[in-house]
Amino acid sequence: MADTTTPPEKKTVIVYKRPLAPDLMAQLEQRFTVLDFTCVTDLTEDADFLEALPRAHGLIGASVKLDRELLARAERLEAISSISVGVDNYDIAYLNERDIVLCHTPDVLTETTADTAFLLILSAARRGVELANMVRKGEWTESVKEPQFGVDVHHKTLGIVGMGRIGQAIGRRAKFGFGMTVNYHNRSRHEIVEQELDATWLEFETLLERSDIVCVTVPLSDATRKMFDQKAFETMGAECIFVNISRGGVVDEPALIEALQNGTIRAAGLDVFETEPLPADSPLTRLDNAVTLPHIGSATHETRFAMAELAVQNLIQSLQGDRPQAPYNWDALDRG
Ligand SMILES: NC(=O)c1ccc[n+]([C@@H]2O[C@H](COP(=O)([O-])OP(=O)(O)OC[C@H]3O[C@@H](n4cnc5c(N)ncnc54)[C@H](O)[C@@H]3O)[C@@H](O)[C@H]2O)c1
Ligand SMILES: O=C(O)[C@H](O)CO
Repeated sequence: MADTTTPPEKKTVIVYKRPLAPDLMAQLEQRFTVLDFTCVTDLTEDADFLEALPRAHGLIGASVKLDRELLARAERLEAISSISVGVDNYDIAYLNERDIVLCHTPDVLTETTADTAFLLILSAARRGVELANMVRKGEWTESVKEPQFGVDVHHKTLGIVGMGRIGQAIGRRAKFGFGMTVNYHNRSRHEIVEQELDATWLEFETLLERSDIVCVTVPLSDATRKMFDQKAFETMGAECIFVNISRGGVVDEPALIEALQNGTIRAAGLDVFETEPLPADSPLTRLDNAVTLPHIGSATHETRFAMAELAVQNLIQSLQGDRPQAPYNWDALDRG
């Protein structure tokens, strides 16, 4: 007898902002109806995206603030798969209320992001960008003299704020690659890390006082928002280099600009900003002692592919009703 049962309707997935490699896209298309919004710049204002949201069971992408108001339109939403480890773009309390699983991409980007931290540390300390620009502009007319010298990184004291996955990877580079002394501030102490890196946990202010270089790797949250303010920069002092690989929101940006302009701190290496892309008229784009990167912490071919691959797996598993490989809020959900 012919099978007259209708096959179950395919779930709908929206891919936004981050284009996926063809084989990853194919994995989604085999299972779901896929709506591709990766070419839309201003997603939250896009009429087609807003119209598609109520049909979506899953969202996969990054770099867009998905707030409560926007998500309320997505009545059928079961899972969000963020192609990032940071989850500050999502209203997690609201996702928990609605039993929507949020997945992210920890671990696969840790080493690359730690490399980027060292790119910033070295560039800021050795004035790499400023002096390279001098060469490019044809201004290298005599040998570099003392006013243009940088400062050493090796054997200095590094203060890591947020000794998580990335903080630890930065600490290993510092300790074993550069012979640095590593101190850290974190919500909780990590005794194994303390042994491995011979690192000391310090109160936030003490850490700032004792550091030649401060590197921030905390997530953005209510507790960390603007934790680097005028007082923090004053505590770091005139020789200190400040490196931010976390989120722009952890810094009071006008206070940082003032600290760089006044010599309250020596220099900054920044991958992240309060507003991204960094507005062209920001003083940070013009200060010689600010090295500014366009949020490329994880932006290598290998790592961005690994992140996308994990995010696709996370989404497939979530929409199949399985526990995904890297859920962020699993314990807060009914199925957790
Ligand atoms: N620039 C980039 O491209 C890039 C790339 C990856 C990650 N990041 C950022 O780095 C963050 C960290 O990533 P991770 O994988 O290391 O996360 P993680 O969770 O492993 O580490 C974060 C650490 O910060 C600590 N912490 C949290 N709140 C704190 C507070 N108020 N005071 C002190 N310590 C606190 C946590 O205890 C944890 O040890 C991400 O959330 C993201 O925002 C940026
Ligand atoms: O949180 C993250 O993963 C980065 O900021 C984006 O790669």
